[in-house]
Amino acid sequence: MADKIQVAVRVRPVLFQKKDVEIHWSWSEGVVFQCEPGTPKRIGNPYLFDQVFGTETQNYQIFTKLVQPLIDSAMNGFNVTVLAYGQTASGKTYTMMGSQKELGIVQLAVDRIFSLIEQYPERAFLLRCSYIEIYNETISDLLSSNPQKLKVQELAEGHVVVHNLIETNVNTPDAVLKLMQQGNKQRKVGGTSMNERSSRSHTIFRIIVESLPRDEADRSDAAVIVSHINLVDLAGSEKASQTNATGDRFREGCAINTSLSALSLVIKQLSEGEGFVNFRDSKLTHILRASLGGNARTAIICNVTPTVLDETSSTLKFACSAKAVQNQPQVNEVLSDQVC
Ligand SMILES: Nc1ncnc2c1ncn2[C@@H]1O[C@H](COP(=O)(O)OP(=O)(O)OP(=O)(O)O)[C@@H](O)[C@H]1O
Repeated sequence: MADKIQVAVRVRPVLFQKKDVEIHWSWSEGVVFQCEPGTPKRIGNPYLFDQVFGTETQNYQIFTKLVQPLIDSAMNGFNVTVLAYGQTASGKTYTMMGSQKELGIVQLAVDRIFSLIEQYPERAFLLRCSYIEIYNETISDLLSSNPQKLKVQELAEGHVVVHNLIETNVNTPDAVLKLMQQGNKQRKVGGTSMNERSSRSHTIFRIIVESLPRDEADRSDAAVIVSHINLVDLAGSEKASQTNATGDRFREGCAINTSLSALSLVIKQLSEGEGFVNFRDSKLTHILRASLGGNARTAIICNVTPTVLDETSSTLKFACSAKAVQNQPQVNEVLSDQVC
């Protein structure tokens, strides 16, 4: 089954209204366009998307419209990936992790998974979580108390594993959220002049859902459906001239920009139907290989800041390429004695 990557744009509110702040972008349903600063006059061609979420939008609205249908399909055996993309301080972590005021996509997804489990009493479920961090092109385990450098390997075309990653069984929403919070404490975060809590790494919070009919639970040949839900909070692209980064912050910024360029290249190659795709150019694209043009249903939330011209323009161009990428999701079913 071919399934296009779903792409949504989320426009972050202007946080501190300064007199000299210029708004460069305007938006309405499904459309974003550049405008003459301070006026509604359009410049250039509009960018069209599946969904455009304006500055008033709350996380639960994005969840309901874009993410919930994917989570529902994960319960039927489809792999799902939700990715937050955008320049530094555009609102990716706010979208995925939420704030004190509102829940983020991760928690909303977890709540939905557990409410769906209650709706299928005839099936037995097993849930496991892992939490991957990619920092300066090194993969580590945010659930480990002694994180080591982990290796990624492609076992078969498109089937990529991270070796020695901890997968923790969970059976309540609270248990999942505690794990996530435990991992978040270890995540590399640092202050820049664009964002006082800037994520310096990419993270993939993964929930693996396995289920089988309860009355077949003891059989070795029972059909088990298995799906991977990847909730990805990327680090944001940044210009050293804007973040004033030096030393470690500067080096992190370079690694972030390099891996995001690799992601853009992969998206471009997939959208143009190129035969060879450079998945192995970065750990991020290697790990996410199945989510990009492969066996997964994928949504990308492209976060933008309306007061920024160049980076918003490049995020929108990335988003346009991503819209053209076709995935090939399929139900993942294995026999119970083959579950690993
Ligand atoms: N929709 C929103 N409503 C209110 N505040 C927001 C919203 N989106 C982002 N913010 C605020 O903007 C600031 C930057 O957001 P956030 O840290 O999520 O950006 P980011 O894209 O994850 O940045 P980085 O790539 O540097 O980690 C934070 O103070 C956050 O609370």
